[in-house]
Amino acid sequence: MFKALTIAGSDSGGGAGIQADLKTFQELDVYGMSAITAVTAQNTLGVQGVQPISKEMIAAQIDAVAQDLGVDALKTGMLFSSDIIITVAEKIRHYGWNKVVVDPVMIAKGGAPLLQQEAVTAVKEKLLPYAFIVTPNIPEAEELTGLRIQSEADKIEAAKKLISYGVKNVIIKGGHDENTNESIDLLFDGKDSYTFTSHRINTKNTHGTGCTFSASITACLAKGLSVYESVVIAKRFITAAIEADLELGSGHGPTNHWAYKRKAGITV
Ligand SMILES: Nc1ncnc2c1ncn2[C@@H]1O[C@H](COP(=O)(O)OP(=O)(O)O)[C@@H](O)[C@H]1O
Ligand SMILES: Cc1ncc(COP(=O)(O)O)c(N)n1
Repeated sequence: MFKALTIAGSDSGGGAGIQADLKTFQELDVYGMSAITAVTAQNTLGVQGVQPISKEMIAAQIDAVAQDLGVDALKTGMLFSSDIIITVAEKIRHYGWNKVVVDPVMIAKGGAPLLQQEAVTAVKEKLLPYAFIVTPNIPEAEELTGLRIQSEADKIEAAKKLISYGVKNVIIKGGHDENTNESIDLLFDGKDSYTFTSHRINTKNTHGTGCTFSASITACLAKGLSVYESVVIAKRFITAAIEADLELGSGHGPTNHWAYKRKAGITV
């Protein structure tokens, strides 16, 4: 039995955040647990409200899981404020967890801020030193490094800068690069870089792609796969989920978390 923890925000619409993470863990046969950092009132049209959870309650959720159930790997998603980031980083240090996936969630697809601007420094200085892998999209990588990313060489430069903050591995996701008909994710392990390419799927239903991708990596790390192997599976998982996207709601719909398993011919 492999166990994964997500420390992230709740998306009432079920496509992103904690809900996407738990669905993904389940589909990859990993037992999922959660520590909720903020509750959002959210649907495919946007974010209608955000209520952060107190840092004491976040710490209590993490302790509850750590002291009884155990954690093989964890991911962080929406962390909202510097206070929450510092609380989570302190717990990661305290429990000595090292399979830590940091998805530096900043802005929802509809444009709503999920991280306060003044908290970007805390991500860099307090959280990234504990990250085994960080999974920014292009705008997040630009914000964290101050670099412009327009080419593969730029992605490598940005990844090197992120490594200098103490991260072990970086994957810069290509979902936002709409100048190509491919979606290219670049993994850098501090020495070598690898690209993972899929055709660009023409859909507006990409709500929660980043959460789902980083949750897949977390589930695979929990099972003992290498970072490279984990990204291979995560890319297959997210591509299948976007290809079989769900026409739900009238805005940016969710991806299909059961598509990967169905594609593999596994039906219940
Ligand atoms: N239209 C698309 N077609 C194929 N893959 C996509 C598409 N949009 C995003 N992806 C993939 O989904 C994952 C998440 O990427 P991205 O959308 O950049 O992250 P985020 O949700 O954090 O903005 C990456 O593996 C990326 O390549
Ligand atoms: C609670 C929560 N967490 C994260 C996201 C980002 O979603 P995406 O994966 O599409 O960037 C979101 N919209 N809501």
